[in-house]
Parts: sequence; C-alpha cells; structure tokens
Amino acid sequence: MSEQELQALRVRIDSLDEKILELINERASCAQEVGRVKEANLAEGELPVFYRPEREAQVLKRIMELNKGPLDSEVTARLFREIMSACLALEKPLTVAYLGPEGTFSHAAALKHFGQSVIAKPMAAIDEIFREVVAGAVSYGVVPVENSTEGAINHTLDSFLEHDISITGEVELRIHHHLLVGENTKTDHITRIYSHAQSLAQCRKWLDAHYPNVERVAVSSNAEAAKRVKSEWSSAAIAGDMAAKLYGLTVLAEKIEDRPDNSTRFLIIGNDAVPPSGEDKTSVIVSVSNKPGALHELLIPFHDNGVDLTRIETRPSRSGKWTYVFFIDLVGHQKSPLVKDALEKITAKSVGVKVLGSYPKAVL
Ligand SMILES: C=C(O[C@@H]1C=C(C(=O)O)C=C[C@H]1O)C(=O)O
Repeated sequence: MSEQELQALRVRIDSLDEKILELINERASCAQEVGRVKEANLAEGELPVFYRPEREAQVLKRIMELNKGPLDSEVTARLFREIMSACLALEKPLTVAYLGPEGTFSHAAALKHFGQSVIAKPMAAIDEIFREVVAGAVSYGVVPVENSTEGAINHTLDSFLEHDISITGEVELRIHHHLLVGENTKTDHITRIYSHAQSLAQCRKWLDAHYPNVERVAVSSNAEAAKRVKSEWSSAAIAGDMAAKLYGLTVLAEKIEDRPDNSTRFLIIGNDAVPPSGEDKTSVIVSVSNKPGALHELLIPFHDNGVDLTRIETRPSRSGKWTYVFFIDLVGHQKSPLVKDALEKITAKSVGVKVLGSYPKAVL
C-alpha cells in the first residue's frame, strides 16, 4: 500500500469518527431527555427508575441482529454496552456492589454487565452485598451463583433465604485462571499457592500435576491472593487477568483451569421488578413438605404447561432438621400466562413459593 493510499484512508477514518462522535452525543442527549421524561411522569411519592434492564437487553439484541459485519456481533454488542453505560450515567450514575477486592471475577462480571461507567463498590462478603442493596446504599449487587466446574455457590443461595430482594439480571463470565508471581518471587522455590477455594478446586488437576507438594492456601478471593503474593518471595497466586494487571504480577502459567469451558454465572440483585424483555428467565424458591413424591408433584405443573426448567438446586431450608428448599430457574417471565398458571398451581400444592424475580436472559 502506498503512502498516499494510507493517507486517503486515514482522512476517511477521521471523517467517519467525526460523524460517529456526533451521533454518539446525539444519542446521549436523547438518553438525558429520557431521564427528564422519567422524572416528570412520576406518581406522588414514586422514585424514578433510570436503569431499565429489559430495554438494555432489547437494544443489545437488536444491534446483534442488525449487524452486517465485518465486526463480530458480540463485539458490536460490547461497544454498544459501553455507549449505553455512558448514556445511563448521564441520566443517573449507577452504584453497584460486588465481591471485592478490586480485580475479582465478580468485579469483571459487574463491568461486563453494566459497562465501565458504573460506580463499582467492593464488598468483603456476599452477605454484605445483599445488605447494601436491601438498605438502598447501592442500586444493584452482583453475586456469583454457580460455576460450571464446581456447581452452586451456597453462600449466595442461602442469602436469598434471608433477604427480601429481586433478581434483575444474569451475566455469564468465562473464567480463565493463571498462576501469578510477584517480581521478588523465586519461581523455583514456590512453597505456597494462594487462591479462593473455588479457584483452587477449578485448577485441582493442574495443581496435582505441576505442584503436587506445594501448600494450597484458601483466601477470601483471588484478588486477595494476588495482593498477597506481590510482597512474598516464595508464593504464587491463582487469579484472573484483571487481578494480574491490577497488582502488576507476572503470568507463570496461563489458563490453568481444568476445564477449558470453565464459566461462572452471576446474578444481579436489586429492589425493583423487571418487566418482560421478550426473552426472560424466572427464579423461584419452593419449599415442599417432606413426604414421598413431593418433588415429582412439584414438577408436574411445569411439565403440563411446557415450562422449560434450566436448573434445580437443593439447599437445607434452615427452618428444621432435614427439610429442604428447591431453587428453580425456568425459561419465561412470571407475567407470561403459562408460567403464571404453573406458579399458581405450585403455590397451591407446596408449603411456600417465593418468586425471586424475572429478568432478561443474558445477552453477552
Ligand atoms: C435511555 C433509557 O435509559 C437507560 C439507558 C438506555 C440506553 O442508553 O439505551 C436504556 C435503558 C436505560 O437503562 C431508556 O430507558 O430508554
């Protein structure tokens, strides 16, 4: 390519950038206007809800459908995710609590779901995230709920039993773990590997093969593990990209998770119900009496109404010995007639049904 050709293309790019810039700002002004309309149309005592997850999911899905390339649809959706995040921040900046410290996978999940313009607040424990949301100290919380290798995150499930809270969204994150060291670490003298217990479990086979005799120390998060090794000379940490960058660590071994598709699903928790987006999921907790066939009976209305269940998890009910509750995720919004009817029938048969929320299926 000649220098002239290159120059001509750069002039074209500059001119396109000007147009993009103008259009993005026009969009931002429109979103600001939406914010004003939302505030102007409130009933007495009603608080404005600026963030609308169902609308955001529709915007992202539409962009993916419209996209003709050469950019990949997911890439375009991520760009629009950021544009919407910045537009919403003009209406009202969102505050989101996540399991800290900075650099955890929960932090990455919060930014993936809400975009970079949120004010992300690290919390020390899952229960604290629930409490902050219930108290209204933050608008939303991000909590891990299941990992494809290790299964349920029981702390999160149990917190739903203790707090009155809505699920307003879900986000899935591919989890890549790396073995990380600080600049002072003597890599041939590693005696300890720090990480969160879940991460140690997700890399168990790799650790058995490569560091069979090294002590594995479970700490409160992988970002905490990364923080610790920074100043230690005989330790390594298992954590992700974000923590590696944030704490300036070197990657000694990359992608050491035992399963290449290792992913974690996170839930977004808030205080408002979400209207249907067109492609939704609903999460419920059902308690049944401890008698034979109880689970089978519970499942009949779902089957009869063709409601697709994506997950069932059992936890002790915490209100009696050897009694259990079921956490059920299903496809559809609680307002859709077939889901509504199934839930009514189950309510009539069971000891208790608590709908945790209906929310858009993850787009990204
Ligand atoms: C603009 C709105 O407010 C927010 C910003 C959105 C956007 O930038 O497209 C979409 C939904 C809301 O979270 C809206 O409700 O339409």
